[in-house]
Amino acid sequence: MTQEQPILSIKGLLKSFDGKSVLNNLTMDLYPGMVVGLLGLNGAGKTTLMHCALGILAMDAGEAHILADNAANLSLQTKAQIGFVPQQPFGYEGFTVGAALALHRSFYPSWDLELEQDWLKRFNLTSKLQVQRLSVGQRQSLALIMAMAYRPKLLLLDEPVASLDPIARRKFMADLFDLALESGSAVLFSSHITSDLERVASHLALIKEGELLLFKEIDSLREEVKSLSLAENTPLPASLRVLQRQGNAVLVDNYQGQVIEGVKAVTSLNLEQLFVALHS
Ligand SMILES: Nc1ncnc2c1ncn2[C@@H]1O[C@H](COP(=O)(O)OP(=O)(O)OP(=O)(O)O)[C@@H](O)[C@H]1O
Repeated sequence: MTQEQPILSIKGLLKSFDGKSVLNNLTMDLYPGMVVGLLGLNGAGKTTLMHCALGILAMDAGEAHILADNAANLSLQTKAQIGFVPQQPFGYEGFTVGAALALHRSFYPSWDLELEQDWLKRFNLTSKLQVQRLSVGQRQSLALIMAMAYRPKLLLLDEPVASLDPIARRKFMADLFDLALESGSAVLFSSHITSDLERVASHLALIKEGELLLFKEIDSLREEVKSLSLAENTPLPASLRVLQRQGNAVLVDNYQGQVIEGVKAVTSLNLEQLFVALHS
């Protein structure tokens, strides 16, 4: 999957607000076909990360590149390759859905009309609906169509499905993955719905206390991140990375199935359990 040129490359990102560090030396590369689920507590810095990556927010240190451009100075050409759905989609009051899409479409030569129509049907949206009368979930659906129908190379979605009903959410998440693979795009989406993330993401990025604690393929995560129950004073092999320790319960990464003396139990965790364990 990995090709030589990342679509999004973030290096050493530092960002503070009012002297309080939010992101601390964060480095991450997204390659074509990667669908990265971004997880973190409320206020962990997920939105901040996306805004810095897009050049909407200035970084205190570090840099981000999208395709060949520095995020601080994106060319129009590169901007046309980016889709972004913010947490609170906005705009197009006074328009019908059809008119809003027509205007939006006019900016993007690569707009895929068939994809647009297909997604309108999937989300039960019709052209004649007034944008200001749409429900929150319907607005979110419209914002997603607007961000995706031109098949951008980089798609950043800040809690894109929080207001969608479970049926729309499932359809959207499944399509998101297919679209990324088909179009060779990279996707970074934040969500608190760990089951969605587990189902469709190729990678997990987990931010804790300003650091990218985990950035890992979902399949490797299932195999290599385990909770170990230890006997007193059990030393762990140096190859294991300790993520969290609570008495004799240790959460580790890089577990390779080895038998370790003094380890009484090895437990697998789903993503929600892992998230809770990491923050307890
Ligand atoms: N413009 C700003 N000025 C001051 N503080 C800010 C600003 N933007 C964000 N913050 C702070 O930075 C921290 C990270 O916020 P951010 O919105 O990135 O978190 P998040 O992970 O997206 O949270 P959530 O899951 O609740 O959406 C929070 O403590 C927030 O209060």
